[in-house]
Amino acid sequence: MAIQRKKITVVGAGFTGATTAFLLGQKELGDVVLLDIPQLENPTKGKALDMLEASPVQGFDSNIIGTSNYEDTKDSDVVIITAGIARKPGMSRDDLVNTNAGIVKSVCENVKTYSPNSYVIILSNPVDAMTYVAYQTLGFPKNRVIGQSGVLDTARYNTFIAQELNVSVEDVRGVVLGGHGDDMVPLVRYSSVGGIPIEKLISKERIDAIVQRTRTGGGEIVNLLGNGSAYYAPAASLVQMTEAILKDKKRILPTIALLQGEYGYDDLFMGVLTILGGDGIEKVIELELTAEEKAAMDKSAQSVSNVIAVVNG
Ligand SMILES: NC(=O)C1=CN([C@@H]2O[C@H](COP(=O)(O)OP(=O)(O)OC[C@H]3O[C@@H](n4cnc5c(N)ncnc54)[C@H](O)[C@@H]3O)[C@@H](O)[C@H]2O)C=CC1
Ligand SMILES: O=C([O-])CC(=O)C(=O)O
Repeated sequence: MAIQRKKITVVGAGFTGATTAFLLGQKELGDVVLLDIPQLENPTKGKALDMLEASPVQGFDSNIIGTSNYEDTKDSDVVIITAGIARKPGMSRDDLVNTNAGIVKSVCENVKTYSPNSYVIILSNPVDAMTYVAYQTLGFPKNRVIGQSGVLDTARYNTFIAQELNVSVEDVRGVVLGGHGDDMVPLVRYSSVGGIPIEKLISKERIDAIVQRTRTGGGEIVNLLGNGSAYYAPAASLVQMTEAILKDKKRILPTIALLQGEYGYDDLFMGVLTILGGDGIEKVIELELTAEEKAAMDKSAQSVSNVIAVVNG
């Protein structure tokens, strides 16, 4: 039988979804189906066609189509969910919970019907709780329901560390765990540059400032944009996760995973280090934490639980 290209569906053709679709195409990770609501079918088709018409110039052979019909997404290998509303200045991610829970639920009902064997990556905010909603609705095993927060939060942290030291971002290895909110947990003790712990290179005062800027990194962009939230770095993060799965890379990446006893949490979705490969979340890596680090994780876990409680109404 001929080898077939992989199929990737991106639900939500707004800022993050469209940017993700274009990056996926450029990387030739598979053929891309970009889906939005029926009222936006023509603009969605237009965006996809515009991307496809860049392919001869950029030299990629992925097909990219736009649609509002889930038939076109049938048997996707990976489904990325970016559908939902984004926050504006003055709002927290948690303010989106009621609207986006309904949207993510309806999207997942379709994903379950049309791509029952897919690996599903959720971006919609508040993303820890939306990953829980997706898991409940899909009924898929936990390794196939994956939330995106940590790759982005770590990318921000690594950017600020590289800027501070004036070194290549490629040599920075930060670790950020916890929920995707302002009490996320950058783990300074596990963060290094070229193998050197950052605590040996940067003063405590400057590290504290970098940690704080990382925690509010999403809000910094929201305030600058004025009418929406970040999309280039979030899209790049989704693409890295998709690549880890489709190429079975077994990357060690922070993802939102279902915790069942790890770090002492039961049935909670939150950001932790995982091995991401051909079978989705293949393993949750449990780091040894100091009492102070664990207290920070507990605080973040409590915030996530509070939002999940709203979903459970
Ligand atoms: N987890 C993370 O790290 C990040 C999460 N986000 C979140 O991702 C979501 C999307 O952000 P943007 O793309 O900037 O927003 P956007 O407003 O540009 O795009 C969202 C799209 O979803 C579509 N949509 C709404 N309901 C739908 C449905 N039932 N089926 C299909 N499509 C539907 C809308 O029509 C719109 O085109 C937001 O909730 C945002 O907060 C954004 C960046 C990072
Ligand atoms: O800040 C937001 O609302 C979008 C997001 O999650 C991020 O950029 O980290």
